[in-house]
Amino acid sequence: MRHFDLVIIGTGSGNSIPNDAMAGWQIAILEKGTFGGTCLNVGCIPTKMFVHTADQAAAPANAEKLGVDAHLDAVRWPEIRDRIFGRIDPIAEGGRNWRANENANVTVYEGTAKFIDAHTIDTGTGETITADRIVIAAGSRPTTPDIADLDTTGFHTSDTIMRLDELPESLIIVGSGFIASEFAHVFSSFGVQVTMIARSNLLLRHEDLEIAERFTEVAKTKWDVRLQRKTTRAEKTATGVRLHLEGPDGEETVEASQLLIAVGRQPNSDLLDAGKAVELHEDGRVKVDEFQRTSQPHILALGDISSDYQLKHVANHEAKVVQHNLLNPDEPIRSDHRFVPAAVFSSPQIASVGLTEEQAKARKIRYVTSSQAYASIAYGWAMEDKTGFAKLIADPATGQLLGAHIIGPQASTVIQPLIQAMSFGLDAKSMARGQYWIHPAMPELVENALLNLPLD
Ligand SMILES: Cc1cc2nc3c(=O)[nH]c(=O)nc-3n(C[C@H](O)[C@H](O)[C@H](O)COP(=O)(O)OP(=O)(O)OC[C@H]3O[C@@H](n4cnc5c(N)ncnc54)[C@H](O)[C@@H]3O)c2cc1C
Ligand SMILES: NC(=O)c1ccc[n+]([C@@H]2O[C@H](COP(=O)([O-])OP(=O)(O)OC[C@H]3O[C@@H](n4cnc5c(N)ncnc54)[C@H](O)[C@@H]3O)[C@@H](O)[C@H]2O)c1
Repeated sequence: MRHFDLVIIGTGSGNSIPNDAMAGWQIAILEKGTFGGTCLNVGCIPTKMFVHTADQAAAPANAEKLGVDAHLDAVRWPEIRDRIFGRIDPIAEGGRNWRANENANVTVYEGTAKFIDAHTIDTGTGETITADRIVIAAGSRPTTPDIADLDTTGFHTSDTIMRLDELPESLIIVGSGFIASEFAHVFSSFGVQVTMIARSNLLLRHEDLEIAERFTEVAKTKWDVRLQRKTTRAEKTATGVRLHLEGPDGEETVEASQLLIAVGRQPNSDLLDAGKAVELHEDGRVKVDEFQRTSQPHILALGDISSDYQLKHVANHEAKVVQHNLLNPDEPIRSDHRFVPAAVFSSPQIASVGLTEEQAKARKIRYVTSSQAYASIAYGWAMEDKTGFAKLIADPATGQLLGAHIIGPQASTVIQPLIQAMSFGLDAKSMARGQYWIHPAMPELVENALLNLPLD
């Protein structure tokens, strides 16, 4: 049985761990799917390439209010799809070949790995290996909801919807979170009739309430949004799929050519029999401490399989911590999860960091808030934006920001100085007054929101 100094399970953020300082280690990398993991192949990168394309396709419709009559002539789906994957697929293949053929100290096993015990792993390739140290970086996968006959419909998840042969006429999306909101924007901008099915009375209900309410309001003007619906049954039809729903007005059905299920992602710990080696949370995530150590000191974990956050920048941060702690076991560093930002690349965009107002209330924290509409800053006038705003939450005693939430154009970029201020402890007043703000640029939204905070 071959023995390794280090085994890494999963080639998403886990693949960034081996570096020159580990050149003397024998390392095994285990991957059951495509090299590069979720973000590269079926996550952040292709979705944002689709979102950018969708933003272009949606531009003519938004130009009318500016006095520009433009028209979207056509969307060449196969070309859009093939541009995106024509770029991504070779990167995945190149990454695989580099590790498999050009890293002298790395052995790649392509199979579904399973723990036999805390030091022994069945690689799923017919070979069982042992290791001194192990990194679990096996990610998560789409959850399938309990809907009768769903499996007869040929439904899609985010893993498959981006590679459709042709653009559907209509699409039902079950779910109301990140993935549902981003794909609703993508497909509706390409001319597809989108129906969104949500269980609760709001889309993106984990956002600050005012942000989720505004997003839901705008979404209803673009998509057929069905709130407070339970999907009881699914069936395949001659032209696509039909869902049976129960809602506030009783039973109803919806039909479309394609169905996308986007109701969350579950950790891959079950595929790995991770419970045979380490302790798990009830939801299946691997338990880790602030040093990314599992219940077994020689096993570390990172990313979606163990994190409170299913975000690539978090998985990457945790991978850096794991890399350091493998190389410096006597001087380990902690992961920093104080101010984890996130953005929803829909239309409008949303970005957030820190506490929502509801969380501040629930924690009985003293806070003040301010709000600033894009419509009241010069660049907002230029864009004729009527729905976007920034909301800040701050500690009235210290002026430190507790949370920042933006809905509107370029929210994911506009929020960055607020993330920086929170991370480095810059108070709101100093931030607003201690620097120039380029006029008349979009960050004036942030400047004015800061100045609006009722602080002494
Ligand atoms: C549609 C979509 C869009 C997203 N957009 C964003 C975004 O814009 N920004 C953002 O921050 N995050 C985004 N995310 C989330 C982000 O992709 C994940 O948080 C991140 O990729 C997690 O990285 P990871 O390394 O933990 O896992 P992964 O990248 O999933 O890597 C895990 C790897 O382990 C492999 N594996 C699993 N089990 C086994 C096994 N038993 N044996 C061997 N190999 C195994 C898998 O095949 C996979 O390749 C998005 C996710 C999705 C689905
Ligand atoms: N831009 C980004 O950073 C980005 C983009 C996509 C995905 N992601 C990550 O991937 C994760 C998974 O995305 P997601 O959209 O699948 O999950 P999500 O957690 O964002 O949203 C899932 C939604 O589905 C709802 N839901 C659950 N069961 C349901 C059911 N049976 N019927 C109807 N609705 C149901 C939930 O209430 C929730 O609102 C996200 O949490 C996020 O961390 C990030």
